[in-house]
Amino acid sequence: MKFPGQRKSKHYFPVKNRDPLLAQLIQQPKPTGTWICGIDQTLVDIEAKVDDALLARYQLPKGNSTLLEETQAEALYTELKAAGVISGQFAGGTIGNTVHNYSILADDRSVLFGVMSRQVEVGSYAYRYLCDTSSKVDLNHLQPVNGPIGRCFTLISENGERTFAISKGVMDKLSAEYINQQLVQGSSALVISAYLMRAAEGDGITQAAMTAIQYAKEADVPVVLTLGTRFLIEQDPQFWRDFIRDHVTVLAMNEEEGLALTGFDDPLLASEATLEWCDMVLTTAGATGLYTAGYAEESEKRETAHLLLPGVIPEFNRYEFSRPKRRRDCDAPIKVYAHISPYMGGPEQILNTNGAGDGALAALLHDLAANTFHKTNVPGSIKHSKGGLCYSSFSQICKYANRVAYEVLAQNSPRLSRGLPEREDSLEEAYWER
Ligand SMILES: Nc1ncnc2c1ncn2[C@@H]1O[C@H](COP(=O)(O)OP(=O)(O)OP(=O)(O)O)[C@@H](O)[C@H]1O
Ligand SMILES: Nc1nc2c(ncn2[C@@H]2O[C@H](CO)[C@@H](O)[C@H]2O)c(=O)[nH]1
Repeated sequence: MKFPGQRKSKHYFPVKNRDPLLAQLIQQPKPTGTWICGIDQTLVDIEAKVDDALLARYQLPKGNSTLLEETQAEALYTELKAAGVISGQFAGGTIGNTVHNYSILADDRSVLFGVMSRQVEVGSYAYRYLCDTSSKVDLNHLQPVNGPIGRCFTLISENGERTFAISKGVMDKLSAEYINQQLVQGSSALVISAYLMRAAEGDGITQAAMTAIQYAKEADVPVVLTLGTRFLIEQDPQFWRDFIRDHVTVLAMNEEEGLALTGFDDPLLASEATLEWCDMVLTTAGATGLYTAGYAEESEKRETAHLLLPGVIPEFNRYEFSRPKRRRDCDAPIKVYAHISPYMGGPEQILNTNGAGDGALAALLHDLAANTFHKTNVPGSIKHSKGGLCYSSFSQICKYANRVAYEVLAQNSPRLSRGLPEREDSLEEAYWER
């Protein structure tokens, strides 16, 4: 504990720094702000340990995210409450988690579009949501609605696998007028999830997402899509392939979603297949770690200093030190892949993996935004003379995403409560010194 009186007097008088009079002589350019935008269904996660019999009774396929009727949702809540198995209630939603984690990592602004109950009572789910969201997430553009936000029963099985059951409340009532065109068009990325496309007839969130995508495309802002759950993709893989080809710059998925989308269960082959439709992909593969894949310019490719890895594409990581670029910006595009095994082998104990993928995506978004920040503030840098989607190489993005996923797993909640340490012995010093 530090006491105010114990500070040395010199701490109160560093008045020569940024002297208001001297500042007029030395005009420093003010760094321009950077932000990302996300759209989500406003949801609170209600986490509970359950057995398979409960999942069967409520007809909840393991691993899926199923929409519940209101009566079923109430029955489930009452049952979980009576059994005393609710272990926590946190703000959730796959994009809500991602933009929150981005803001924590970047210590910078993100903008969330979604709905919020017009009247928020202390202790309500809406209140919980607002309390658990980083103050760097700009919530000023949420649409006020009459009714409760959504609840996401996050049911954890014995083996740690999570199954979601959604009581949607008014979470899908977002209307397109609440998407701020200027904010989307000035952002470093627009991040959306596949869940936004499954709203019922008459609910506006799908149209709101399509409007935001349109704004982003007009301004050449990268559109980042995360697939959510394999069940959604399995229903109509061709719809999703077309959707990605028409709208998406960067795709995030896990290996099961990759299989549903491409037909390949090998994450490397699934990643390669998606590059026919988008510019970059982040494929997480649970205990096997994660992959990044995308394009680089043939003449700018950089060979790895790491061991060349075996796989269905032999020595696939050869050029992982290259920086990702959009395919259309390459004269001679080559496909580049990188992989990393779980940071430190993963935490000693994983209670559940909820949100690890969202964490990894937040790290990738941070790198995307760092690129726009650097390009805007240091336009003369040779880094930007030939364009580029991200600030770092495929390999560095893998490391960063992996480290963030570890942090989410270690703290047992989908939202980071603090940023990463500035330095850590287990990472190369060079990375932090750059
Ligand atoms: N069992 C594990 N051991 C070690 N690391 C793991 C384990 N499970 C996940 N991870 C780490 O977390 C990352 C993301 O995990 P996973 O592939 O399960 O994401 P996901 O299915 O998209 O998760 P979610 O949808 O809940 O956000 C992995 O790439 C890996 O780095
Ligand atoms: N937006 C949205 N998020 C979901 C849905 N189902 C599960 N999730 C979220 O997915 C997160 C983990 O990736 C959890 O925190 C859940 O809140 C859904 O239907 N829509």
